[in-house]
Amino acid sequence: MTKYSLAVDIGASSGRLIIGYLNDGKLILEEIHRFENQIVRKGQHFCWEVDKLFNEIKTGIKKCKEKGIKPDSIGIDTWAVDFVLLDENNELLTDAVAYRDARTDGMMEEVFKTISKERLYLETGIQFQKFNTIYQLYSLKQTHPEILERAQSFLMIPEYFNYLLTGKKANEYTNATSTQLVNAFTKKWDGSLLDTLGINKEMFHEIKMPKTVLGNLKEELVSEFGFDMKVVLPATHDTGSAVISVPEVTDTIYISSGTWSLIGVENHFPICITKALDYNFTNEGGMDYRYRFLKNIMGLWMIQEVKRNYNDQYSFAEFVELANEAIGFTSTVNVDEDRFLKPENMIEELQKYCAETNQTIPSTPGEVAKCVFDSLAFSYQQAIGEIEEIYEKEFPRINVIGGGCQNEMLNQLIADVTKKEVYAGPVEATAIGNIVAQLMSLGEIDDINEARMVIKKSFEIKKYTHKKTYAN
Ligand SMILES: Nc1ncnc2c1ncn2[C@@H]1O[C@H](COP(=O)(O)OP(=O)(O)OP(=O)(O)O)[C@@H](O)[C@H]1O
Ligand SMILES: C[C@H](O)[C@H](O)[C@@H](O)C(=O)CO
Ligand SMILES: [Mg+2]
Repeated sequence: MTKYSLAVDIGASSGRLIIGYLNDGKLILEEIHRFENQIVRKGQHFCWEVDKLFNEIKTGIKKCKEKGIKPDSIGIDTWAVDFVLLDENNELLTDAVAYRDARTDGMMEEVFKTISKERLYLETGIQFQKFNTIYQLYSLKQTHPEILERAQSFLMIPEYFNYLLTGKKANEYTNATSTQLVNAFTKKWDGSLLDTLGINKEMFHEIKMPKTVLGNLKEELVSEFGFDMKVVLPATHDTGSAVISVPEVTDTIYISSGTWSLIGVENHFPICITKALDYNFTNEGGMDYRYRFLKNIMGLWMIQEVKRNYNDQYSFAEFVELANEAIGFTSTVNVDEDRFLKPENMIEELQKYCAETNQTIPSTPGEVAKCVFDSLAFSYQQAIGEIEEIYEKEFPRINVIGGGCQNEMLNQLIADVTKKEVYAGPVEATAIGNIVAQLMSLGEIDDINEARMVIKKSFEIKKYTHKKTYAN
């Protein structure tokens, strides 16, 4: 009897519900529902519209029924670090504030007054991003201690949606590690760190692993949807699910390319050495206690903002065409500067940077797009050099996964600047990783190795090799 699993994959720019099932040894996907996602201003903060997102999830589940599909399981993954707090009545204590909000400005430095950067890295192995959950909670402690005192439950975004579906509360390992509050060696919430920071450790729940069956739908939802299904924990951190979909991880550097570019290697041990700290790499948790040794690079957020600045006049595919027509334009920026995290206007910020660095200022949509793509490619090249320095070995292969792997120009740029083989695909890597975790939980797939063999057989992977030499 064929088992159907429904992946809910919500990224920072878009969400999708995709059904997956095995047929003749291949994984078949059927997209059920897709919707836009964005942060919105609510009062003083930038927030996620979690009510709207949950309604989109319910809309997608109902579309399954309309198509005659009753999934056996559902699994939810989203972006990392963000969370909600529930009170004693399981009511939201605050809005779901987004990681790009300014509330964490300066908070990292405040935390370092209590615990050194070096000790924090040694204990957690997590990269220093100003918006990590640890700094969001520390900000709350400074500005609204009463909220933290009332909080009975800490749930990250996927876990909150799981709670709305099942009434059950649990924290999931891959996403919990992104908070910088999980000990890299015990793989549990770091109680002594939480005590040191004066954060109430009672609100955190038991950390459960990917493939765990959390429970079934609440009765009122079974009535609403007309069917029940198991709610399974995939790797609920979207990049944790995406990395599962890398068909060949040996000697491969992956780039999970979407709003962010997450560039790294799969490990079975954490690397918390000084060089990894200095280069700001992270050891986020993976399925079966693997580690995702990676670095956040600003990513296609930059072209998403450029697209918005041009009032969505051009599609992403059209920006690639326009950039190809600006082939002579060579100005680049350091994409990882905080100025690009949430500028008022990305185009103007790029132009200001080029003016400040005495480079030709991009003026046409093609020049702006080429500046973004070239800058990302050079940033990837630098991160790859850092990885090879830490590993003291060369990696022959790069695998770009996620929506960004559809950017053929960027794929070729990566091959050109790194002189390595670049493989592009699968596009819906996150949803695929989510689905195979569910199918493992349902007994349809044995383990991650079998999953990767199925994925390799099921999806087109394009190859790019070095064609043109670029000087940076
Ligand atoms: N046809 C296309 N040509 C070129 N680039 C594309 C195309 N379609 C999508 N993209 C790129 O993929 C990006 C979106 O990737 P993806 O859908 O993986 O992101 P997401 O899941 O919404 O966000 P997150 O990274 O937070 O998960 C877009 O920002 C765009 O740059
Ligand atoms: C905010 C996080 O850095 C972000 O979610 C990143 O971890 C990611 O996975 C983006 O898809
Ligand atoms: Mg995504």
